[in-house]
Amino acid sequence: MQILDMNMINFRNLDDEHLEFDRRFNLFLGKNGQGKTSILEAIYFTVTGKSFRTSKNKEMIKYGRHKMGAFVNYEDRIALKSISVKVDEKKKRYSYNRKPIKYDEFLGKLNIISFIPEDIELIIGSPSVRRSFFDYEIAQADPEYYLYLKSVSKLLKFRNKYLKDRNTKDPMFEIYNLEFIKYASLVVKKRIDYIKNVSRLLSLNYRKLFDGEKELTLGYKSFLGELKSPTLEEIGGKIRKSYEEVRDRELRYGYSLIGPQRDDFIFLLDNKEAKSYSSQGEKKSIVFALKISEIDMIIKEKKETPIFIIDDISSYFDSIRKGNILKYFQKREIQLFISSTSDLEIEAKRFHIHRGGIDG
Ligand SMILES: Nc1ncnc2c1ncn2[C@@H]1O[C@H](COP(=O)(O)OP(=O)(O)OP(=O)(O)O)[C@@H](O)[C@H]1O
Repeated sequence: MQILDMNMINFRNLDDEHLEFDRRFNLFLGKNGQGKTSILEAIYFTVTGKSFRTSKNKEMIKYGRHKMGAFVNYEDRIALKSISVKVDEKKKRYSYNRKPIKYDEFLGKLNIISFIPEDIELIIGSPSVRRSFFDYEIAQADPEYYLYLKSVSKLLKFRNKYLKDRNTKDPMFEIYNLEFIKYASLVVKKRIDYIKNVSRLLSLNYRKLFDGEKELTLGYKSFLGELKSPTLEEIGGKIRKSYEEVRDRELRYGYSLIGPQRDDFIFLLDNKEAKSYSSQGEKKSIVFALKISEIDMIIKEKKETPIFIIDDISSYFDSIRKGNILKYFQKREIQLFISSTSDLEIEAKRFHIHRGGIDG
């Protein structure tokens, strides 16, 4: 997949622009605070409907304005297509080939992977950071997963309401419970399969790009404990059993104590938890290797090459790691959007950013 051009209006500090991109490398150059991250964010936002640095839409709207929007033309294996996202203070609107669509349909139309300095949170942050990341990544390759997640979160709310009201004798509670177990099992199964596949790639990519000596693995810390390769039925059985075990405690506390909303994921470098034992440089490299592995996961599932974004490569990686990363992309047919405070030794379309103005 390749983004051919983009129009944006009222996006952060950026001037309203029409930008035409290179099918391979696009480099955004500028001093700090000029708008490099904002342009990458605008691209990411148009493709995903989300920002990679805020969950508040309002923050992306230019100061003093009430609406913003961006539109891209892109090409996949099949045809030339377009998508857009518009935001006002209340609502987000999505379109595909100029027709309005819902988020469920918009998700995964175009695939993108971003790497930004804040991604280190995937290692050092709370489980919810990792859950959101993997949930999004699984869903962009497999939209069914997003529907399962939506059902789990809706049923969890119902379940919690009954527990809070101490109303678990109501027959509806059992009905919600059974539905919850069904969708929770589907989510757990998809997570197991996804993590198994991505872990294999992660280990290979880490060795290839950063350190041939060390073994990197990714594990899934399910709320159900150790899981090898269970069937859907076995997962359902385990969840039912776990609920029986916590039934009295759940009633006492008044909310759900177990479920996929409690899952976590763990990175191990040479069998030691990266969060506690790895160096800063290793943590950054682990995250980067993970993002690279996402590329192959998307190619496998969607038969399309995703777009890749790297923010602030110069201040984040030393020259050896930076060189390895650029070499990696030179060898692959991937459209790359990259920002840097200093020029890089790559053949690319260069955009110079100064106070929100883009010259390219
Ligand atoms: N909603 C907004 N409206 C207008 N300007 C904004 C908005 N949000 C942020 N800004 C400003 O946009 C400017 C550009 O920020 P951005 O993070 O894109 O810079 P950058 O070039 O990536 O800098 P750095 O290299 O320091 O990360 C900042 O000065 C910021 O204060």
